[in-house]
Amino acid sequence: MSIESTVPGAAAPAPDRPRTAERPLWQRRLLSFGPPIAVALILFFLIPGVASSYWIFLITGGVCTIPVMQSLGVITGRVGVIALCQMSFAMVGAWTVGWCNVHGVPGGFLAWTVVGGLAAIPCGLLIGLPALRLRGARLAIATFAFATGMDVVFGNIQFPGTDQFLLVTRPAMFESDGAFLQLSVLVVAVLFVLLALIDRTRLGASWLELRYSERGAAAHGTNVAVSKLAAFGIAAFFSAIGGALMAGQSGSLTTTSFGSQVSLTYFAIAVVIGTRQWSAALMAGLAGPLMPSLIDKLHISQSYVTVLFGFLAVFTIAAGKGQMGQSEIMIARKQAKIARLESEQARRVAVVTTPAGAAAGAAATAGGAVGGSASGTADDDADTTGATGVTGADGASATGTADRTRTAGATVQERRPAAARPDGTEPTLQVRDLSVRFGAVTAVDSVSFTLQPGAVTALLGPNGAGKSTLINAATGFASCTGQVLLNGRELTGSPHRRARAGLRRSFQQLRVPPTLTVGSFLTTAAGRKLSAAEIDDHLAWFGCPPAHVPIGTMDIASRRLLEVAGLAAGEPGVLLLDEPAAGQGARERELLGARIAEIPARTGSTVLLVEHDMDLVRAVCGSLIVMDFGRVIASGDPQAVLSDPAVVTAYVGAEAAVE
Ligand SMILES: Nc1ncnc2c1ncn2[C@@H]1O[C@H](COP(=O)(O)OP(=O)(O)OP(=O)(O)O)[C@@H](O)[C@H]1O
Repeated sequence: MSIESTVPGAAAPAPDRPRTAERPLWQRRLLSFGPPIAVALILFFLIPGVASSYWIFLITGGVCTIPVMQSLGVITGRVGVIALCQMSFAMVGAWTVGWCNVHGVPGGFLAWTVVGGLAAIPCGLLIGLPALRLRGARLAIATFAFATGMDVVFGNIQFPGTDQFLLVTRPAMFESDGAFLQLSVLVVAVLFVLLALIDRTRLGASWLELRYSERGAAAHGTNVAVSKLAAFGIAAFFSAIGGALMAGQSGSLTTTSFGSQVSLTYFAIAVVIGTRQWSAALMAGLAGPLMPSLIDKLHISQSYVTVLFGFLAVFTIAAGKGQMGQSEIMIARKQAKIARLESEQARRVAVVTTPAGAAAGAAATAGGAVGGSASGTADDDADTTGATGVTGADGASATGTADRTRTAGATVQERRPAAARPDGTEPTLQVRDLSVRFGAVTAVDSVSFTLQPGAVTALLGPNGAGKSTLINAATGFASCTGQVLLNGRELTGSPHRRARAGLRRSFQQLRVPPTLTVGSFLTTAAGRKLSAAEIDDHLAWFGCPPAHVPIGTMDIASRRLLEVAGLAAGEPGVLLLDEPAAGQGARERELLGARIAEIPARTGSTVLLVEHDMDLVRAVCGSLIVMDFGRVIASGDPQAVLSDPAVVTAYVGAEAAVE
């Protein structure tokens, strides 16, 4: 008896990938650079020439606030972290400029502004440290506590020069209010360019990935701690530049302009208007000082602005829109929903015909009941840190029957034709005596195997067999005992280190941030510099849309392809793919299977594929490893393994357990 599946349309032609209408490059450039340049020109030439001194003063205040909004655009808009202390950094910048002014530090106002920005970076890193451990409301409280602490500290330090009635000296060419507005516009324009350049780097892309999935980013080799700290440092720099400009505008300041309540109001404005896009940062910046003045003109108390934006921010967050629309909680909810839909669809796809095959299908369905979760409780967002201390609700089912036949130390023999890597080596992964425990549950029980170098091997097993947990443990996402060796060298430490060493993985749940473009995701996931030609080549190979297309416009099936394309583009030594075709239709599965089969030959990577679809497995994999109840029960040639009584029993047993 062997396990067979009847996925319809296996021989159907590959589907056409959806592509968005393409504009010529010059049109795209004009559309993205034209409007900000036009606004900058209006602010630079028109306003100083035609506006009254009152309006020039108000608009300059708005322009000086833009860097604070850009700072929120970095920390909240990009990384997705709530930060309620951005005006404290602005205060550091303003006070530094005041101090430099009083002490006659050489270089003048612009040099002092840069010094102010740099001085705020350590403060940003300081508040960033707790952010590595805290999330959501706790982090918000920590940042607000920092802001109120800074209120107290700076409340006791008068603005430098106040005693001597010494105002901050503006540069000679920009002494008048109109000219200072022009200087502020220039500085802010430079900051916009700087931010656009950062956005194009791996760091910028990693921020968007962090916001969507920290685990996904780590699996691509991003050092989550460094990336987050960099965001806090750079955000503090931007805010402080804003504060420095405010010092130049007013000449002398008080702490009330930078208090924690102002931080709170600006955060609310940022949530409502947004700050990640240049236009939103501009509008939010101008709204900060302009709205209170306009409301004042209507003889309404200015404090109502805070109340108004506070209410709007709450509604915006509740509606899942605006700056926090993709906050951690929202994303977690969306991911859970996608996972549910995908696992339901996967079960529908895994229809089987033969008695044993039917058992396999039933087992796949039953896994949810037996294992407690259809898509695996060791799922990607489950907190697997300190995994050994966690007790699964379903522990009894896993441990009670874990005495099945065990094939430890199995070495998969079958080879598929594959290309050697450029250096002539064929990378391999050795797992030795690996165990993972969740309290009383032994999810992975002394598993040992060696992957066939330069080939695609399937990792099979009913739901709850321990496949995802094994991958989590090997890639550093779950605590384990035993050894994992890549090319003979033991891998230890955090996920990003293992990823950089050449062990890459995908997750059952899709981890492709919709806010990135196709090209920036490919580069981020690859974890190495790719030339434009390489990017195009990889995208064409997987039938993905062109590099400039935003991922948010693509369907889920295309995103799945892109995810694997990105990992393959990294040419890792070993690639672990955890159900990459989950939730896809037959034609998409066939296309993905064909591409996965080509990976070893094109990139020299060794691939381990977790998959329930037997047609896909047969088409793609030269050898199999089958797990059940945390143990390897069979491995080797597909035909022999699928006919193995232990394998058949594993699936039939699962069916019996359901009945
Ligand atoms: N964080 C956790 N806490 C407690 N038990 C867990 C945890 N993660 C996984 N388990 C348990 O470990 C066992 C193995 O789960 P795992 O998700 O690795 O199986 P799987 O073979 O990947 O299943 P699927 O095919 O559904 O993805 C199951 O019994 C599961 O309930």
